Amino acid sequence: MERNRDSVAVIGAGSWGTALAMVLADNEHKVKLWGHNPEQIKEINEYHTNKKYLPDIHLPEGIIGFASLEDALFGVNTIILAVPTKAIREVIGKISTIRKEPLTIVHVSKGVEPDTLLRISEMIEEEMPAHLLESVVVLSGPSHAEEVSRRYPTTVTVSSKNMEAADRIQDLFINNNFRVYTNPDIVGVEIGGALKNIIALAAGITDGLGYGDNAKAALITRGLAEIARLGMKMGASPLTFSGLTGIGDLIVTCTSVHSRNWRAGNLLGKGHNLQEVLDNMGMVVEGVRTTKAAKQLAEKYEVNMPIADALYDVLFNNINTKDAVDRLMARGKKNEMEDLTNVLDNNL
Ligand SMILES: NC(=O)C1=CN([C@@H]2O[C@H](COP(=O)(O)OP(=O)(O)OC[C@H]3O[C@@H](n4cnc5c(N)ncnc54)[C@H](O)[C@@H]3O)[C@@H](O)[C@H]2O)C=CC1
Ligand SMILES: O=C(CO)COP(=O)(O)O
Repeated sequence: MERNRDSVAVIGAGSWGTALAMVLADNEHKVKLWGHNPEQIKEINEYHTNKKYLPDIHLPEGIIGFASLEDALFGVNTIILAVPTKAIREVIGKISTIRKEPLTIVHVSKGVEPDTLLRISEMIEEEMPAHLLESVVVLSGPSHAEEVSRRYPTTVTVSSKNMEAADRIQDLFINNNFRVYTNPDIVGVEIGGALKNIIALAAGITDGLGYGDNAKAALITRGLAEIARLGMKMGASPLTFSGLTGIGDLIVTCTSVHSRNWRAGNLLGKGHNLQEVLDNMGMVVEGVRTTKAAKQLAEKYEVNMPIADALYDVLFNNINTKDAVDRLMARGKKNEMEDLTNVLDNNL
């Protein structure tokens, strides 16, 4: 494919930022990878590795590490923001003080902010002065960094309020290992990506309890039903939940040992406590924070979200994991589609 060679800064040198920097370098873009740990940046530049986050992976030499945010931002018009959701306001705040020209920000984080209940693109719009923000694009979908960095076939979706910007980001990333679709439904794309982490925590728990595949299939499908109910009330298209950022990401996160959310849930199901689990993970487990937001969203939009509710009690009210599953199974009788069709009918 003929393509322009762009200069792009990836902000955040954890697993996902590094894997995406590799895709961009494979596409022959000039890639600046910024991280806040100078030792790690030295490792990237001297040895072309990032062993803590992607062991056994050799990074393309076209990726240049930067410990200075100012230097990383110099001469680029597009950044890929790949930090945990809890760091987004701080990092955007720093970028705003450095930057003088407008930027396109592609965010790849999966979460909803507790209390404000903002999606990530909304947080960026709130935090970044409007004259410095050209467009915000989200890139999401079933994509573990461990597999992308091995160049295994992967599909993702990009979305934006400005679909011309999304088209440009599709061109920036797409290659024969990394296939990029577009979808104009930014609410659905962001909500699907954020809330699948909760269901992955729950799937890890049932696996940790030794409950088998029936329970996991139940969580994936009933989890999707509750995500879709909420998403539609927030303005998303129901179709998005049948796509890569809906069922696609649910499948990959609930069934893969690469998922940090699944792994954290698995340890909880085996009887470890939350703090112990998070201390041992060494990487971000977004679903914990998003569970708080989901509980608040369910109340705000008056949506029934029993799985998110049970998970909230496990994480924050010390309810035993087995009791939480028993509670879900003992709920009153229902028509499988009733809540979903009620939301659909009310949205028409
Ligand atoms: N790892 C994956 O396969 C995927 C991750 N994501 C999303 O990408 C986002 C980032 O996740 P990962 O890269 O996997 O996390 P990670 O835990 O592997 O790396 C996070 C990086 O952010 C840095 N960081 C933390 N706080 C910071 C701060 N205040 N300022 C600057 N840097 C800071 C850490 O030092 C680390 O380098 C998350 O929202 C996650 O849901 C999305 C798709 C795939
Ligand atoms: O979002 C992901 C895959 O699409 C990564 O999931 P985890 O954050 O659970 O590892």
